[in-house]
Amino acid sequence: MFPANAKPIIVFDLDGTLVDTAPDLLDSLNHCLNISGLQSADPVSLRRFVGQGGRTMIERAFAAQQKQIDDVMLDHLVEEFRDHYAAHIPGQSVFFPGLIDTLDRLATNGYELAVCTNKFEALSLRLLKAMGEAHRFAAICGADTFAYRKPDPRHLTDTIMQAGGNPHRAVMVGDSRTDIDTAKAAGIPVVAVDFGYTDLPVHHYEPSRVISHYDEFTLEMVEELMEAATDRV
Ligand SMILES: O=C(O)COP(=O)(O)O
Ligand SMILES: [Mg+2]
Repeated sequence: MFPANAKPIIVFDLDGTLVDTAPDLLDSLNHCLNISGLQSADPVSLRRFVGQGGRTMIERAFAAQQKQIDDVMLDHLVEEFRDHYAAHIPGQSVFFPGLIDTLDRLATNGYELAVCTNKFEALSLRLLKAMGEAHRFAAICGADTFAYRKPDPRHLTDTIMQAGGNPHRAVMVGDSRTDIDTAKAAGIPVVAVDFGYTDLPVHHYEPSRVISHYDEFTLEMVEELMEAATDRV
């Protein structure tokens, strides 16, 4: 079912893992809140809203102000969010420190790279293209790429398949409970970054490893995680 001779693959989450998108997410969220007559959200509360895509982010922001939102209004605000976000790409977004060197190191050593994000696919592609790095990834799969999204493990396993990889030779990298739950449900080791967007510190969700900088994402660590996973199969 999976290519036996596939390259090992590292699958990255996007918001809060590859790219520090928080200021731009907050701007677009606040655009939606302000046109709805609500107060702006702040950077701290944003961390609790992000992780399950734009739609959930808007719902959570409304709930935080004890405001109801019906499906028609929500559909409309999701469109507003997408348009506003797309129009400002790449905004203030930057890659996290050390990431590009790490991606270079992984690619040079024969690893395939992919993105599995709950951001909309078109926005993810557009952002990574605007930042000049989309070509590095064999697959970029968003919240609307398949009929399911993280924490459904099929979002991750289908991303790996689309990239020509094998879930038995894969590691996930993420910043939130959603990523950790997804990888665990798929039986794939998960490295959590502690500089992303999460309600509780990531160690709370028991990832395989926690790193605080991409310099800690060593080939030795990846090989160890893959070997431990293979032993379990
Ligand atoms: O935009 C979100 O809510 C989450 O996006 P992520 O899956 O890339 O972290
Ligand atoms: Mg994230």
